[in-house]
Amino acid sequence: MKEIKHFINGEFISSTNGKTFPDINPATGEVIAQVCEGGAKEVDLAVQAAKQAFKTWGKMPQAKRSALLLKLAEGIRARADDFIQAEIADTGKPISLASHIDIPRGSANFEQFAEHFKYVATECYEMEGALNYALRVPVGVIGVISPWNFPLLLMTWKVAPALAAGNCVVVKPSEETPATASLLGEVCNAVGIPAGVYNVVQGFGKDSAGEALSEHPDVRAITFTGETTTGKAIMRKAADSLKKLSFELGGKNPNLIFADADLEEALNTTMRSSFANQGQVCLCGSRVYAERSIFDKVVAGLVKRATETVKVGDPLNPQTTLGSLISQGHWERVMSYIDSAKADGATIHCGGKRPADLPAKFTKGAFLEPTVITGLDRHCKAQKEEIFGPVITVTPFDTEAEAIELANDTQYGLSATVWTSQLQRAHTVAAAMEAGILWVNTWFLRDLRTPFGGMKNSGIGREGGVHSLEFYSELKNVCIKL
Ligand SMILES: NC(=O)C1=CN([C@@H]2O[C@H](COP(=O)(O)OP(=O)(O)OC[C@H]3O[C@@H](n4cnc5c(N)ncnc54)[C@H](O)[C@@H]3O)[C@@H](O)[C@H]2O)C=CC1
Ligand SMILES: O=C(O)/C=C/C=C(\O)C(=O)O
Repeated sequence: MKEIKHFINGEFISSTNGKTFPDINPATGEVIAQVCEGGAKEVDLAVQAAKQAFKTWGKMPQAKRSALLLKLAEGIRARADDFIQAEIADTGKPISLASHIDIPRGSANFEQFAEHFKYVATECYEMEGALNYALRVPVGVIGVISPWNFPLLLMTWKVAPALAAGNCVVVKPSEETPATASLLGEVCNAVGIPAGVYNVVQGFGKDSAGEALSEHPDVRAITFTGETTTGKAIMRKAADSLKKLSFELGGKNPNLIFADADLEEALNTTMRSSFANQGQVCLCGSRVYAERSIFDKVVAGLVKRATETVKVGDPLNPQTTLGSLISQGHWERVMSYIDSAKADGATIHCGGKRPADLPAKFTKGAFLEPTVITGLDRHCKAQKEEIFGPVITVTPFDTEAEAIELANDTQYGLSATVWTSQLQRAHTVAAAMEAGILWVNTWFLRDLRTPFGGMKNSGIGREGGVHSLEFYSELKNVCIKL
């Protein structure tokens, strides 16, 4: 059986205690690899390797560092098929998504930050008798704790700017999706990234590698994407060594559809914003609000598309649009929200169950039909908590003010989508949303230079473009008396 090891100081190594855990393909239930389970010891080895590598990587001229990272982007592209297959086997996501979003974004992240950081200036102030200028320096060793929903995409979204800014990293990928972080180690070696610049420790979170990384005194910053409660746990562990923190956490994002919107366009995109990646996207618009005059049309349009156009099944079939959820355990968690909605008197218009007609190979897979729910008030569990599955609630509203009020009635503040053809309304409603990322008449349209992150319980800080540079570097002001 294949073994997935840690990648430390340019070498693939096992855990000193020999412990491993199984890597399961959630679409078939098969064990596809054994993963080395790291802890404090492996984290310390990786941090020491990163500290050593930082002495030269951190001082390398930006142009040289960027050139190496562009090679890394090319290296991902050259092995795109290996990355795609590994991501699908770990997550159960459809090949259409892995090959168009996940893996291309892995290389795009390196290209973006390698290029962008070459052109960012620092400030300079002349005063009477003195000159001030700022120098930008890397932070040091960065801990990257990443989730399972877009394993390579979200990990490289952090690793790329961290390395481009001159830091060295220790990555703790999700225990559900260890493969592509490990593959990236192979590519680093192949393209000549110096040993110790990129390190990976496999393992779990609490009482394991994730916690050890969060509290390691030589790790200067932690960047994390995942659940809000995990963010709080990391923050507590990071407090003693006063680490910089960047958190992108959960969401319960509103999707407002006004009667003046282009309904066809709104419905087609709402299918993506509801069910892309099996609804396991922190940006999914899981709370749909439709103006009352079009409410029935919106529900009928979504149900029609969910039952007639979504193809649930084999992740490797290019026609498949909905693959497996990340695990059987997560399937049960998502189902518990559907059960709670039923108990709260909801109408389940479609979905809410495992598809009946899956090929034998997938009968143990964590598949769930796209699910459309109505009839819940704002206080119900399924309307308040992040479900992170192919499940949406649809609720009517009467006025713009009510739509804004409902949209903002949440502990989260990650993203929001507004569908309207009125320019003024688009601006007014976007400005009123308590969210870090706003889309008007679109969804998940990404420009990697823009600020990305959430308000309220959806995160701390922003990454993307120059905002990533702010997090992954320190500024030193030099004042020279003339
Ligand atoms: N982008 C997002 O907003 C995401 C949100 N989620 C939410 O989180 C739920 C659970 O998914 P998980 O992957 O289990 O998320 P999680 O937040 O538990 O795990 C994310 C990462 O944090 C690590 N981790 C967990 N506990 C830790 C601790 N105490 N200290 C340090 N590291 C720790 C995990 O090993 C993993 O690498 C999902 O159902 C969803 O609601 C999950 C993935 C992404
Ligand atoms: O486009 C990105 O950078 C991120 C996309 C998705 C997430 O952040 C997420 O689902 O966590």
